[in-house]
Amino acid sequence: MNYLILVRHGQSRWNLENRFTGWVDVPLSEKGIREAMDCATELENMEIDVAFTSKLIRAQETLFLILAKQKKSGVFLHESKKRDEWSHHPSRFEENEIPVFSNDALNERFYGELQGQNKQEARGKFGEEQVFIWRRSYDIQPPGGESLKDTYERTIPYFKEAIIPQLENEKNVLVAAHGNSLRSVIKYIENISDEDIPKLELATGKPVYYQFENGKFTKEE
Ligand SMILES: O=C(O)[C@@H](CO)OP(=O)(O)O
Repeated sequence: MNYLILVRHGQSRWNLENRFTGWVDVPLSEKGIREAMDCATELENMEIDVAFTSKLIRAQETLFLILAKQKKSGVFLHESKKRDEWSHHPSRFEENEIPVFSNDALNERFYGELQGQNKQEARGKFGEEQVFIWRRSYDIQPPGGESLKDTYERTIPYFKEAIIPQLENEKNVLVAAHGNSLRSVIKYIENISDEDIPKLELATGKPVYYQFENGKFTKEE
């Protein structure tokens, strides 16, 4: 039996400022660094074999803080053959190294015109209900951005193609990503309905664990 661990990045500077972030590449805040380090302490004794992350620095910083606590280095394996040839020979891993795959399929949802706007100011401008619909409905897109369904439709094919095979190979897998890409993954794993998904919130830097056995996920509290 092996594990899938999902971690939303620690608080980012724009989480702190309560701004819609989406694909804007802001780093962790000081509190976010602490949250990632606390998460690293919680995961210290977990044997992680392979990690996945997005193309955004807040998720990558969180991942590398977790690995650092285990005295491990993550080695990026690049999807493009050319870059892979130039950057690394995957057959040569040292004992303290694990492979890391970074893919924009795991990025935060694209928040379109809302990116950079303060969430409270947006509520004042567009109304509480409209902002909630943009943030948490399943299939309604914010202006110029992705709905959760759009995010799901790019995240889940990657989850099935790249992450599940690692689990089937009995690897312990860590995914350090974002609120909405991980809500998509949890919706898929737990078969959460479109009606119930608005209620699912993920805290920053708090791991969610699943056991994986015979193709089935069991959540560990
Ligand atoms: O701003 C964002 O990119 C996300 C996550 O921080 O916000 P929300 O939780 O409102 O979807």
